[in-house]
Amino acid sequence: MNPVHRKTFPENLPKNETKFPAMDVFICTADPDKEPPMVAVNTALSILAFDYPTEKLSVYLSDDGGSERTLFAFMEAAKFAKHWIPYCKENEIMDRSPEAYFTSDYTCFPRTHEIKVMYDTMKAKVEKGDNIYRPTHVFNQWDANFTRQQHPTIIQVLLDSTVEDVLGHAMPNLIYVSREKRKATHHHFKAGALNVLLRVSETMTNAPIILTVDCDMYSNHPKTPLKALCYFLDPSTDSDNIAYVQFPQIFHGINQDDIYGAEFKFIFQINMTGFDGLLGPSHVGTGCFFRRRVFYGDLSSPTLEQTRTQSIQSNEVLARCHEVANINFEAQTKWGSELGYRYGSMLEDFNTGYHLHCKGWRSVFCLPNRPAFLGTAPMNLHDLLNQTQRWSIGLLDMNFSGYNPINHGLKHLPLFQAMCYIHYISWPIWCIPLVIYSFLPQLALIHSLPILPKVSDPWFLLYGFLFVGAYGQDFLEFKLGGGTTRGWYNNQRAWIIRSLSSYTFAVIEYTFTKLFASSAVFNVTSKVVDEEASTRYNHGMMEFGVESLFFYPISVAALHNLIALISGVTGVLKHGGRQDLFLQFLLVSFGVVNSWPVYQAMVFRNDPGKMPLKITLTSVAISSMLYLVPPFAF
Ligand SMILES: O=c1ccn([C@@H]2O[C@H](COP(=O)(O)OP(=O)(O)O[C@H]3O[C@H](CO)[C@@H](O)[C@H](O)[C@H]3O)[C@@H](O)[C@H]2O)c(=O)[nH]1
Ligand SMILES: [Mn+2]
Repeated sequence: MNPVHRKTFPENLPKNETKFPAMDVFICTADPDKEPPMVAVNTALSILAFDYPTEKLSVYLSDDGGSERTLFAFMEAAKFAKHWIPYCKENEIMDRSPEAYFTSDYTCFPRTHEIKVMYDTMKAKVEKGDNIYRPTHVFNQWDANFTRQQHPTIIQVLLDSTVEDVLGHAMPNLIYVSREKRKATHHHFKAGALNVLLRVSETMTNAPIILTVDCDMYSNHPKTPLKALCYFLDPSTDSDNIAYVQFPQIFHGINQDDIYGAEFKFIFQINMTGFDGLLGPSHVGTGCFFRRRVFYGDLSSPTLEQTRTQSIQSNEVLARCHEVANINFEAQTKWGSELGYRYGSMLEDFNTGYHLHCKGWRSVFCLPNRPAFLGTAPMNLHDLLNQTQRWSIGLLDMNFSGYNPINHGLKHLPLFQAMCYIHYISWPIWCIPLVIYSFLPQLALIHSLPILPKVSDPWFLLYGFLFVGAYGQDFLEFKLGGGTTRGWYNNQRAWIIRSLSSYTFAVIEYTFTKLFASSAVFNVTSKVVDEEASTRYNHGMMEFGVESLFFYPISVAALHNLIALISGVTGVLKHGGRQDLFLQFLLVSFGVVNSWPVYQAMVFRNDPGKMPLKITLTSVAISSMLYLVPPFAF
């Protein structure tokens, strides 16, 4: 009801840059295969080259993959940064991720060619991942007992203020951290990684402002930190209780009209402006500037001053860092419950933002015209469904926690803000009505049984109003948010697809994990681009290809709707039109139109992305069985 659109004026910030607060940046990576080290390197470089006083900037990389390839890549990146940072600043480059820059229409400056050769050489060296380049004194930490799930802490300072770039300016800090892992101890996924970084950075640089980004979310605008400062330093508003400034997740490489609705325009952009008229936007994990002190207790906790007397390379500092990155450090502490990122939900970002709002903090949404950060979205259907299944499990975790937005939220939040959170945690539960609407009216139509009101019935008006109202509002908001009509159509279809598959499986998996006390896994989304699949994606084709469990309910529902439509039409031809079946016809036709890419993938396609034969045959069998369900089963 009160969407807020903000604008910043960084030119009004104090001219004296030495007055700016220090900034610690946290980059998370977790798997060198799904998140190629060069992706993280580009993100780090784009951030190291921020238009921000370098002596105040520190970049921490958390490597949950515990990968020597990633460390090696970052050692190379540290060397390249000495050329890249001054090059960007001197020439006022906007794309400070070298990969993004060199694949764009870049202008040539005196050193451009030289820098490009340097970048390409580094990239080739990193991607080759050859052992010969590795200095043994660092890499002997990867001994025979080292595995991703079980290894000691590794902390490596790759750049500090004693290092100079090629023009003689001080470099920002760059620190590699791979926290200790033990198989028997829960490491709390990304939340655990961020909490380790909070403590390591507190020991080393203790900057009052923290930026968190995922490894694929590179900076697309060098002045973004200044925009965030506009809110934190604004003397004209009550800026002291701003916990975080959230920038939207925006993606590069999404195909025309976004066939999977992977942009999540409502979550990341449209709804955020609505949230901003209340207490502020939810937290979406990346592209977010925090005040450090929000992680250390309540609103009244004192501002942590940055005290940096010792070199971050000193033995004392490093020893303390190892101590706080130790797996047992958090035992019997409030980390994860009252301190740092909150544990207990796979959706640590949303959950943590929610807790901060409940504590009385506010947040701000910043949507500049040129996206501040750009990342990768899942580019095939299986990955997308996997991702949204994980999110849904995270929401269910919140639903069934003692901090549920209904009982806890309504007490601690303004009514509308609580309602927004309730709206989100209900996401996975949408699978129940959606499954019913995809199967039941169809089943009834097969037997010419009316179960929805007929056109002359006053209830018909209610159904019509709800359908047109909900879809109409959705459409209007999507268009006003800058979306296309096709994009909106794909978005609503993606919602149905998710409801039938990832939400449904999330509810099932969540129930199982609770019944059998097992724990869910965090399936990291792949950031690798498969050339062939990406050509199909760019042509707007839906990618099936793999025998994913997710595809069964989708293809069964598609066939079931088609069979219902055909048998309904046959019935009309035989016995004449029936007014009381009109709504069912409408619904089923809508289902069939939405299922078009599924039929295509089953019948008309012959590329590797087509529906696997096993799934097609099984779905034909299941939908034929549904067709044969006798009417008295109702
Ligand atoms: O044990 C883990 C698992 C993941 N990650 C990192 O978490 C980030 C997000 O993982 P990704 O696979 O990209 O998940 P997405 O679903 O794309 O991410 C969204 O959803 C996540 C919550 O599920 C949030 O953490 C993210 O910020 C948000 O972008 C990545 O940088 C990973 O490296 C870790 O550091 N440790
Ligand atoms: Mn991601």
